[in-house]
Amino acid sequence: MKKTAKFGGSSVANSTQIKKVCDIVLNDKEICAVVVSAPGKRYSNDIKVTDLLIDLYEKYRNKDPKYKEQLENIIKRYEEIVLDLKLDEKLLDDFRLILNKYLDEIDDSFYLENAIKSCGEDFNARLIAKYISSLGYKCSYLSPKEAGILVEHTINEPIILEETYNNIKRFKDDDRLFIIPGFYAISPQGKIITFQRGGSDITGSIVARGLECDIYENFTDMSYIYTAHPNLIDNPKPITNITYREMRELSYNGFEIFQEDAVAPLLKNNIKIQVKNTNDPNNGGTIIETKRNNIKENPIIGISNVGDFLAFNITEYLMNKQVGYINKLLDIFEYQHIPVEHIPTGIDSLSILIRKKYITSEFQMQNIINTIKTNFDFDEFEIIDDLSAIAIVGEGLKNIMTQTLYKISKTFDEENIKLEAIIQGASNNSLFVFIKKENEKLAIQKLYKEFFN
Ligand SMILES: Nc1ncnc2c1ncn2[C@@H]1O[C@H](COP(=O)(O)OP(=O)(O)O)[C@@H](O)[C@H]1O
Ligand SMILES: N[C@@H](CC(=O)OP(=O)(O)O)C(=O)O
Repeated sequence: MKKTAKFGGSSVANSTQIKKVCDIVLNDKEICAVVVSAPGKRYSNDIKVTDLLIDLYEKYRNKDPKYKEQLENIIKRYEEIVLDLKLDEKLLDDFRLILNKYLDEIDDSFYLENAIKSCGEDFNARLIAKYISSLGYKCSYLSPKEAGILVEHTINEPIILEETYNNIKRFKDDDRLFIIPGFYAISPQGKIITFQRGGSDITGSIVARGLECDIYENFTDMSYIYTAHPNLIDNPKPITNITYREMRELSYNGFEIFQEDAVAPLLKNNIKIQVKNTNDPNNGGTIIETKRNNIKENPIIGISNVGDFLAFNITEYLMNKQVGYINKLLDIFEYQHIPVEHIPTGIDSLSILIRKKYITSEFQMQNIINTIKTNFDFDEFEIIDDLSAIAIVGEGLKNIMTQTLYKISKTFDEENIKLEAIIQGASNNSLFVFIKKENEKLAIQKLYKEFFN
C-alpha cells in the first residue's frame, strides 16, 4: 500500500504541530510523499501566513512602505518554528532573500502576486524537509518545478496539464521521503501559478495520482467530515463514507474542509481519499471514494449553507417566443466573468442566480444593471440581494425526492420561513433551497434536525 499525505495549515501552524506531522509520517512506512500547506491559524483570531503574504503583496503594489514590516512579520512566523525545531537560522536569510528577489525582479503584478503567495507553502516544505533530515531520515524537499507539476493559466482557474502525472511518476521508485509544497504549480513558461484558496488539497491529489498511490491521506483538524458544518450544528453526525460526486458538490457548496477541485485528479485512478485528524490520527477518518454501500440507510449525506446569493428577476411578455433570450442575458455575465449558478425559468420570466461574492464593486453592479436596462425591453425587473442558499446532497436523494420536498415544506411552514426558490440539481444528487439571509441559520438547523435526527 502506498500513500501520499497532505497536511493542512492547522497541522503545520507551529513547531508543536509540525512535530506531530513528523511523528505520523515517520511511523508510517507506506507514506512516500508529504504535501504541506503554509502555516495556518495557531488560535482562532490568528492570521494565516497566506493572508500575511497577500497583504505583503498588496502593500508593495500600493507603494505602502509598511510592506517591509509585513515581510519581517512573515519571517518572524518562520523564525519561531526554525528556532523551536533547532534548525539553522540561515534558512531565514534564504526566505528573506527569496521574497525580496520576487519583489525586485517580477514586474508583472499577476505573476508577482502568485509568486509571493506560493512562499507560505514553499518555505514550510523546505524547513520540514530539513527537520526530518536532521532526525536522520532520507528526506528531500521537492519543488513543483522539479516535480513537473504543470498548469495552463486561464482567466479562471489553472488547468492541470496531463504530462504532470508522468513527470511525477519519475520519482515513484525513489526511496527518499519527499516533502512537497502545496498550493502552486508552474506554467509551461516557468511562472509560478497558485491554485484557488485551499489549493494544497489539489497538489495532494496530483501527487497521489502521479506517484500511483492507493490512498491519499488528507490530514486536518477534524476527525471526520461531518454531515453539517460544525460551526453551524452542535455535534453533527460524522460521515464515514462519501462518494467523490457528493464530496465535490458539498465542497463547492460550503464544506471548505476539502477543496472541490481536488477530487478531479483522483477520479480516473480510483484513489481513495481519507480525511484524518493530525491531533488524533488513530481515530476516525472519512473515506471519499467512487461508491458507498450505505445509500439506502443514508440517502442524504450532508447539508450545507452555500452562502449569499443575488437574484436578477426579469419578466417580459412573450419571452418564450424570443429564441436566444437567455443567451443574450448570459453574455452580460460572461463579459463580467461572473459564473451564473442557476436559471429558474417560467413562460415569460426568468431569474439569474449568482453568488454575491463574484460582484466585486458597486460600479460592476451598476454596469450589469445598466446593460440589462439598455438591451432588454422587459416589463418588470427586480434584484433581490439578500438571499441565502442551502444545499441538501446525497446519492440517494433521487429515490426520496417527494418525501424530501414534503419535509422541507413542512419544516418551513412550521417555522414561518418563506421559500424563495427551490432547485433540483440536474444530477438528482442535490437540492438547493433559497431563502432570505435572515432565515439561514434557523433554516439549516431545522432542516438538519429533520434529515439527520
Ligand atoms: N462538514 C464539515 N465537517 C468538518 N469540518 C468542516 C466541515 N465543513 C467545514 N469544515 C471546516 O473545515 C475546517 C478544516 O478545513 P481547513 O480549514 O481547510 O483545514 P486545514 O487547515 O487542515 O487545511 C474545519 O476546521 C471546519 O471548520
Ligand atoms: N495556504 C493556502 C492553501 C491551502 O490549501 O491552505 P489550507 O491547507 O490551510 O486550507 C490557503 O490558505 O488557501
